[in-house]
Amino acid sequence: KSHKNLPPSPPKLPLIGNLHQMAPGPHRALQSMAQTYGPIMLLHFGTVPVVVFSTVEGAKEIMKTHDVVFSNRPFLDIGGRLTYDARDIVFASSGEQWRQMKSISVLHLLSKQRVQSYQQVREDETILMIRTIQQANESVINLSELINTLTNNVISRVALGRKYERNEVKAILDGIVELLASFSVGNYIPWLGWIDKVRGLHRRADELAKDQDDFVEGVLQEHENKKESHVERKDLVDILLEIQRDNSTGFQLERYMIKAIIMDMFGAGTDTTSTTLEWTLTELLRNPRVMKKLQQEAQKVGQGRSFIPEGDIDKMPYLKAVLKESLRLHTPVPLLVPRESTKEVKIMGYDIPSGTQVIINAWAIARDPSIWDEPEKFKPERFLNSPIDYKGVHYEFTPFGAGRRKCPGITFAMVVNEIVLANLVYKFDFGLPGEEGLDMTEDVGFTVHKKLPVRVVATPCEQFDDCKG
Ligand code: HEM
Repeated sequence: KSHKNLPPSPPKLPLIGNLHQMAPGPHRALQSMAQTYGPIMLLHFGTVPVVVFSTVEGAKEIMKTHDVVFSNRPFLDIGGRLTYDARDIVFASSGEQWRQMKSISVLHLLSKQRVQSYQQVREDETILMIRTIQQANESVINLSELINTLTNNVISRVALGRKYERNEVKAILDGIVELLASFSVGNYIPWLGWIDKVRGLHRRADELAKDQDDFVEGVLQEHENKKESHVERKDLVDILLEIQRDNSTGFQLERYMIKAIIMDMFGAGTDTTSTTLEWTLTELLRNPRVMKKLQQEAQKVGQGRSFIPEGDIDKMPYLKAVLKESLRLHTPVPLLVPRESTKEVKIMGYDIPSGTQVIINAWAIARDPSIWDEPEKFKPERFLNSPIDYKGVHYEFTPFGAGRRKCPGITFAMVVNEIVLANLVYKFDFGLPGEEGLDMTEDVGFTVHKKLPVRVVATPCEQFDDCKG
């Protein structure tokens, strides 16, 4: 028994703690538990104590007031095996190495100027996708798959310099996503970690880590062997190798670190971006009024040209509001990435011991009726003439996190989302095939996807009066 004032806890079962209460998906389950136990709860995932925050005040305490204390990550066994023992950026604990690697990603790889320099890549890939849709000739298309291929291709060309024919990266990524979504007993009941071994989880993770390493090693060698004169535009691997060679940051960037950073870009950047577009299009199909208003904005800006270029996106405030509303209602990573306290602190009257895992239910906060008017409705208008954005200073809306651990890929992700969405609604009108309804079921994993892909019939816009604005 301690004399600490710990947050309220729901009853738990021996051994598994509260894990059995996580259906139908942890973000939804935790939201409804918070209605009974309050905005700060102490849960037990197996034997691991986890404090869950579900209000804007709590989010601000963790990601602003006590950001330094909570900028550590817990070690997750499977995630660690896939990221050079958690020595990447996403899963790394908050030491000097993480700080240096994060700073390289923010200043050299994902800065605004760097992201801008890849405009052509995004435009090319968007045009390619439009052509594929046109060629389908109004037959049913799987839009989810097309979008996922596009985001994968964009990151591939930006990070590695080219697309890979046999789509090796995608096979590896699919394996990683599947593995991260599978439940690891060892993460929560450490002394039962052997169960993961018996289930073959360790073997699969180690095999995948090897495939991943072989693949990135091949990419690095290809870059080291290429003739400088053939370099059209520097990709992220070129930049990282240059930083390593010149030691320009004063930090010894090891080879495995370059590999870990590159795989983070894929792991953290592909699925999250395509999920955003998937839900956005789903909401547009469910809300014809919003779709029409967005198409009218696109027609006004496009002015009959064959494509809306990136330079014109700033003339589309409604498009930006639609994407924000989609990130609010369908926060792609609803519980952000878990953090861990590095010393004991008092938050909102409760003691949070050192080494406690912390989860912020950003999804629940973004649907809190005390903050948002009609929170369950898809109303992009709420973001028009509002200063609220996703850059990590408005704690009621943090789809990319905030503070030191904030996502460094915000600009990268949003310019892809914007150019793709603008041109999809500019070029096509979308309808559901035949008798198929719109399914909203979520598939819960690290990111929350649609369980079923978005299948639509795309009619070229010229044939629709509404589309002409
Ligand atoms: C819509 C797309 C995206 C969403 C919703 C998203 C969301 C997030 C979230 C919630 C976190 C954790 C933040 C926290 O702990 O407070 C994160 C971290 C991260 N994201 Fe993103 N992300 C997206 C796109 C990207 C892209 C495109 C990249 C890179 C190309 C990227 C790279 C990273 C990295 C490296 C981290 C780890 C940061 C750290 O631990 O210090 N993300 N992201």
